[in-house]
Amino acid sequence: MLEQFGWDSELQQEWNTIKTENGVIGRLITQSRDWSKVMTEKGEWLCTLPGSYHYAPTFDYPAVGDWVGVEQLPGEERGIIRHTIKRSSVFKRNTAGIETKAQVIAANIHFAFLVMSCNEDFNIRRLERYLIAAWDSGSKPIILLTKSDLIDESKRLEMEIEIDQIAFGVPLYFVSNETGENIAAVSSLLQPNLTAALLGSSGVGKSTLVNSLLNTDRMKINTIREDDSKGKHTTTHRELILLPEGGILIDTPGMREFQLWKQENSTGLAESFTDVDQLIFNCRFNDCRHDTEPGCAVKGALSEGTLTQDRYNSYLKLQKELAYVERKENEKVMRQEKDKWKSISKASKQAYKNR
Ligand SMILES: Nc1nc2c(ncn2[C@@H]2O[C@H](COP(=O)(O)OP(=O)(O)OP(=O)(O)O)[C@@H](O)[C@H]2O)c(=O)[nH]1
Ligand SMILES: [Zn+2]
Repeated sequence: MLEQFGWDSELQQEWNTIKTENGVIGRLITQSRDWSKVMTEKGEWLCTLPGSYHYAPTFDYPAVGDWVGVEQLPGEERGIIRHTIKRSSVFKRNTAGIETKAQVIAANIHFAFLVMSCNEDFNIRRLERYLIAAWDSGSKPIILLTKSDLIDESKRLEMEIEIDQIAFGVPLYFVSNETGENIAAVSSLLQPNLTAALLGSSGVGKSTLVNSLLNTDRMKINTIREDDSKGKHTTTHRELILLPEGGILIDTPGMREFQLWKQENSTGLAESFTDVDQLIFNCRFNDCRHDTEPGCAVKGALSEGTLTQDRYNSYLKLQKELAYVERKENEKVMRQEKDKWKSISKASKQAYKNR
């Protein structure tokens, strides 16, 4: 049954190496603050993290799309999550706040559907941002421009050209839930066992698109009323949805702000800005700061107009943002190292005293 949710022999092999006697595997389909819904081989279970997790995490904090190892509570259709299986891809962002912190939006996805609406939400600079995160996630980006019924032919052409200049070779679909434009085309991308996540701002039409793809009223099928851990009734929707044709779709909550997270060995910036990257490569000096150096290809392209100042500014801004996250992460690691040594030295001093 889990094959429907994308389970395969590779995952099985991975699971075999960590599986415990009463461990059950499943895919995380809905998450709230206190619990997760996991589709296991024995059915859909409500799961929680071990109490010790919050001060001593031993595995990746599970997110929607993750494959998790669950320990069944004796005699109950509930469990404790004990493992997260290594992810094949992961789409992250930086939670906007004082502290830099990665938030996993979706795990184990093949396609990152970058959803933007054709009207007021359309913002090329934001799209650049999403593209970096998509390339870094290890999934394939696909741009969906929703509410295409709201724009005319000339506006459409204009947008197409604009996107073509920043998203080289990334497939682009104008879609409409009103006219049904390209719903079938998007649906046909979602072959059985492939997972896609809908990523974008609030209100761009993600949930309506899910309905169109399901070709039915999703709320009827997928809304589940249930008791949460405090016995209160809450209505939640499934975030990971099986489509009638066999594809798997993750609907993510609309993101108000989208700040980048820097993955290890991140190549997202270079992949999203191959134009700038190529220019930098062509500068005469390896350490060119693209300022006053002779033979600077970036400056050259800017003055010729083959690289727009907006695009270059955006590159610099995103580069700075990524560098900031990296610096904060390094500081955090250093602080943790220091704390570790502090507690070791304290413990050894104590041991010496107690001799
Ligand atoms: N004109 C037009 N309106 C649409 C289309 N698709 C969705 N809408 C409208 O856009 C609004 C937002 O749609 P939702 O599907 O709730 O948007 P969402 O992206 O899921 O929003 P969040 O749940 O906040 O992330 C609703 O009023 C929809 O009726 C479309 O193709 N054309
Ligand atoms: Zn240069």
